Amino acid sequence: MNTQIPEAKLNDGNLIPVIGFGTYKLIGNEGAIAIENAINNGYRLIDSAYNYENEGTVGAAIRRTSVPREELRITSKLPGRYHTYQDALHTIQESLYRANLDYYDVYLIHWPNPKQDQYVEAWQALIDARKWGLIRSIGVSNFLPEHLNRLEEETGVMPSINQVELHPFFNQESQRKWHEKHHIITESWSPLFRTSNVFKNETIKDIALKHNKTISQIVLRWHYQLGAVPIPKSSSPVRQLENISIFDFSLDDKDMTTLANLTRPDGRINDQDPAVYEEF
Ligand SMILES: NC(=O)C1=CN([C@@H]2O[C@H](COP(=O)(O)OP(=O)(O)OC[C@H]3O[C@@H](n4cnc5c(N)ncnc54)[C@H](OP(=O)(O)O)[C@@H]3O)[C@@H](O)[C@H]2O)C=CC1
Ligand SMILES: O=C(O)C(=O)[C@@H](O)[C@H](O)C(=O)CO
Repeated sequence: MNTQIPEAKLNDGNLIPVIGFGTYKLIGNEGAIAIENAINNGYRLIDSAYNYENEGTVGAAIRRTSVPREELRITSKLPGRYHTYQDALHTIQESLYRANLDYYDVYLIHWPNPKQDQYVEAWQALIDARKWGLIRSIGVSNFLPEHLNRLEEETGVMPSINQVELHPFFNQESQRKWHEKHHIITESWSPLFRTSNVFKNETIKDIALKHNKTISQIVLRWHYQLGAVPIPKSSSPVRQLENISIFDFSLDDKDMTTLANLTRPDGRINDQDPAVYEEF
């Protein structure tokens, strides 16, 4: 099995693997074991968030593996309740203390919360934290083009990454095109649709049979060929390995179109539209 993971270059020159590991709901000792297994299975990009209450768990997993810190790309995210400049700086420091890290490779603003309207202030804090060495690359999550444009207009700095909901039932075609034009890497959250629906889909099953791959491998390869960086979560070492074993086959144009055509306007998992949804 070939699990060598290629890398993508961010607009700040830093590199990240083209597939990462999601950690939502992975907490405590069980979570640390799952994350340690993921690292030992070859994952190097690890996603977490202040709001997942698992930055400490991620830190424990890092300390348990023998993989050197500099080979890892650790991400966390700033919650909506800490968008003022001073709160954001304190939260970044708290995230570091919780994980027992000197720096995050990637730090994202978790949601724009447009009604609250403090995300530009939060962005300025991320820019300064990067200057001071607390963060290597800065980005956002769930930002729409209007929010991204405002960041650039008001600070002169465009994010390196935007992590958005992306799976075959919500393929984010226009948002991805916009990112490409502005040199932003798209990361896909809930790349496997989180629930079991994706694993029951007959169209994806047919493509999996054709390539002699699993449904999960077909969906994750689809993300890779779109140019997006998926961050699948799995508590199982077997499924973790299955999910990164996607670099020894290709989907053809027809497969890509068939998968993209599964998208529907109401395809979001929890109807979290960043234009109106606010998370604190
Ligand atoms: N920025 C944001 O707003 C958001 C970010 N995220 C991030 O994205 C990550 C991934 O999304 P998430 O919502 O966890 O959902 P995923 O789409 O990664 O799906 C995870 C589910 O799929 C199962 N699964 C994983 N691999 C396989 C497989 N090969 N075969 C069968 N089942 C499988 C897992 O079960 P099991 O564990 O038993 O294998 C789990 O139930 C999160 O963990 C988080 O880090 C998520 C939501 C929002
Ligand atoms: O998991 C995350 O990163 C979130 O932002 C949550 O909103 C998640 O999408 C969720 O559905 C919580 O119920």
